[in-house]
Amino acid sequence: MNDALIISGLTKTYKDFMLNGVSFSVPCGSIVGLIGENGAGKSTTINAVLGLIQKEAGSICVLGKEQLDNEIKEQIGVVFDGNNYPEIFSTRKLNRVMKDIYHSWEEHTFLNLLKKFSLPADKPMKQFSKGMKMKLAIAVALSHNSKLLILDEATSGLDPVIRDDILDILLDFAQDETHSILISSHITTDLEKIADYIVFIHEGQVVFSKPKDELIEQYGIIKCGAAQFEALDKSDIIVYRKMDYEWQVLAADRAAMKKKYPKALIDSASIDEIMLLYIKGERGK
Ligand SMILES: Nc1ncnc2c1ncn2[C@@H]1O[C@H](COP(=O)(O)OP(=O)(O)OP(=O)(O)O)[C@@H](O)[C@H]1O
Repeated sequence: MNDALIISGLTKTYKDFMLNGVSFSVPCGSIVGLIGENGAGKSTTINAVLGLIQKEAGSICVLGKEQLDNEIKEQIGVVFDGNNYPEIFSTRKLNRVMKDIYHSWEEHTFLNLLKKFSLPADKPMKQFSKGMKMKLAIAVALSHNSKLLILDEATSGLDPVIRDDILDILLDFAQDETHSILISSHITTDLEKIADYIVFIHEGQVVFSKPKDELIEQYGIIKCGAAQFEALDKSDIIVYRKMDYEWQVLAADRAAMKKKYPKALIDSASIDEIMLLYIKGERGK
């Protein structure tokens, strides 16, 4: 199996929104970051993968199977923004409950993770901070023989220190070639740190699905005035945006652009900048 998740032509229609033929995959051993503005369709995609909503068309193959049977479900670790375990439960009680829910529950792993994350055994969860709750949800997701972790906006609202701890945990998990992660996030700097691939969804469609290194190391933004913009070979432009006195132009090959336009100011592009240019800019020829 080369891919932990293959989504092909996924389509779902709501009254005011259509997820339109979404296709991308999560290669085994990789971390794929799903980005896009609010309402782009990230959660709808994830919910379809998890079988929480009915798709209208397309196929979803999770860990080699199109049918989400119990064996496959056990191998998916899910972390949402607000994972809701009963607030009166302690982690000790949660451990007992999870033992009944998951055949593959690994008590030893869970207890070790609680220790690693400094989570108390006896406190009710209502006394946990948001960061503690998130770490607990990740501990649960990592304690039932998960092969694919799916995180939907799981790190939003967490401070940089806890987020960094969580990114380390995710990187550690993905070291194993049989483990893979799909993570949606608005914190693109986190994805710049850990993702191998970036999938960008805009208005229900995949704009691109690319290796992160290609975006960060090869893409470039040319910042120029009107005359310089006019002189650019339009086939070099992916998207461009006219600001007050400046044109911002996204190009796929920064090094080639530097050779072709030696006088131009060409910077590397962050994922945020690339996303903004695609959303607010106009397409090149
Ligand atoms: N059950 C539903 N009924 C009707 N419309 C829905 C439903 N669920 C989602 N939508 C709509 O589908 C669109 C995509 O929502 P979705 O939650 O997938 O976006 P998202 O990319 O995850 O956004 P965010 O970053 O804000 O979480 C939105 O316009 C939303 O209002």
